[in-house]
Amino acid sequence: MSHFAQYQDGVYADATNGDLPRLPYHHEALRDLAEKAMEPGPFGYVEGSAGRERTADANVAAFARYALRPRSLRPGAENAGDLGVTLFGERYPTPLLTAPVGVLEQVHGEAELAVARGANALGVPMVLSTAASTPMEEVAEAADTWWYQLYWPGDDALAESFVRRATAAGAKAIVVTADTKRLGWRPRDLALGHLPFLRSQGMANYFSDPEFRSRLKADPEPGGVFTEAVFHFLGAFASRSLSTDNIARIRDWTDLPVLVKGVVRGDEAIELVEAGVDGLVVSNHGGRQVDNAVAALDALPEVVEAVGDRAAVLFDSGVRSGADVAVAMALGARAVLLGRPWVYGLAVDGAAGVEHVLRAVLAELQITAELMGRDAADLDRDDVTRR
Ligand SMILES: Cc1cc2nc3c(=O)[nH]c(=O)nc-3n(C[C@H](O)[C@H](O)[C@H](O)COP(=O)(O)O)c2cc1C
Ligand SMILES: O=C(O)C(=O)c1ccccc1
Repeated sequence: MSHFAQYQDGVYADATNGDLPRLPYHHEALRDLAEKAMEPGPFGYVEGSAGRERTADANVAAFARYALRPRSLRPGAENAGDLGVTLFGERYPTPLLTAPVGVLEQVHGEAELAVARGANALGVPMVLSTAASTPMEEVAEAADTWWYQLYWPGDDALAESFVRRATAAGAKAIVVTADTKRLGWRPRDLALGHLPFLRSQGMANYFSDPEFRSRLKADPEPGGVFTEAVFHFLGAFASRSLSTDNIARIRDWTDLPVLVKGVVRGDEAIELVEAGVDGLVVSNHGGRQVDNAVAALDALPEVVEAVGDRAAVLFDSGVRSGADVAVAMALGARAVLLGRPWVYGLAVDGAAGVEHVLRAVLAELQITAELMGRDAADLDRDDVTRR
C-alpha cells in the first residue's frame, strides 16, 4: 500500500535512530521551542490573538468536545487510510494545506520559500498570503502547488492586478479573506509595540506591484519605516465595501476556483454560494479578529448543512494534530488548513521544521483513518459524536 508508506514511514525510524535532538511532536512543545528561538515581538505576533484570546482558546477546546467513533472491523476497509481528496476537479494527495500566514520574514529568513519546500516535499499545497515577504512570482518558482490568498485592497485596480498576477504565476485557486477588513484588537502587539507593517514587512507583493507602485511618488524602500509606501499600504490594505455580491467581480479577472475564507455562519455561507463562490473556508482567523466569537469547529456543521453540495467547505482555526483533522473532516470539511503549528516548525528549523510538523500531522491522520476503517475523504458524521 503506497499511501500507507508515504507519511508514516520514517517517522518511527527517525524518532528512534538516536539522532537527538529531534523536534517535538506536540504542538505545545514545539511552540515553547519556537518561543525560545524567536524575538518576543514576532513570537507575540504569531501566538497572540484578539482581546482576551477567548476565541483562540475556544477553537482548540472545541475539538475536545467531539469524539471519534472508530469502527475497527469495518467491512471492506482493509485498505483504508488513503488521504487523497478531490477539490475543484483536481486530485490532491492529502487533505492538508498550509494556511496563509503573512509577514513570515519575522519568523525565518527564508520565509515563504522554506514553506513551499517543506510543504511540497509532502504533496501539501501552500496558500500564499497577500501579505507575504516574498513576491508571489518568486514563490511560484519554488512551489509545485500553491493557492493565492487575497486581501481585497480598497483599490479595485490593485485587487485585479494581484489576482491576474497570481493566475499568471500558476496559482490553483484564489482564497479571498473576508474577516480582515482591518486587523483585530491585539493587546500583545500593542504591549510590545510590535507592528511589522510599519517597518515595511510583509509587503513584497505590494512593493513589486506595478499598480501599487504607480500610486507612489518615490520607489518603495525595502525596510523603510513610516515611509510613503507604508502609509499607502495602510490606506490600501482592505476594501470596506467588499460584499457577498461584489466578490463575484473576481470572475472577470480569473478562471480559477474562488473560495472565501472567514465564514462562521450558515446565512452568510448561503449568500456566498448564491453569489457563485466555489468554496468556503470556515475559519475565525485563529481567533485573531473577533474575541468571544464562536469557535470555528462549532460553526462548521451549520455551514456544511447550509451549503450542502453546492460548494466545497474547508476548515481552519485550532487544528493541532492529525486527529483534529479527522474530526473536522468527519464534520464535513473537505480539506483542512494548518496554521500556527507549521509556523513554529519554520521558526525552529526552516523548511525541515515545516516538513516535520506536516509529516507528523499527516502520519497521525493516516493512522487514525486506517484505525477507523476509513479513507480520509470518506469520514462523515457517523464517525463522530459529542463527547
Ligand atoms: C501570524 C499569522 C499571520 C496570519 N496571516 C494571515 C494572512 O495573511 N491571511 C489570512 O487569510 N490569514 C492569516 N492568518 C490566519 C491563518 O490563515 C489561519 O486562519 C489561522 O492561523 C488558523 O488558526 P490556528 O493557527 O490557531 O489554527 C494568520 C495567522 C497567523 C497566526
Ligand atoms: O496577522 C494576521 O492575522 C493577518 O491576517 C495579517 C494581516 C495583514 C498582514 C499580515 C498578516
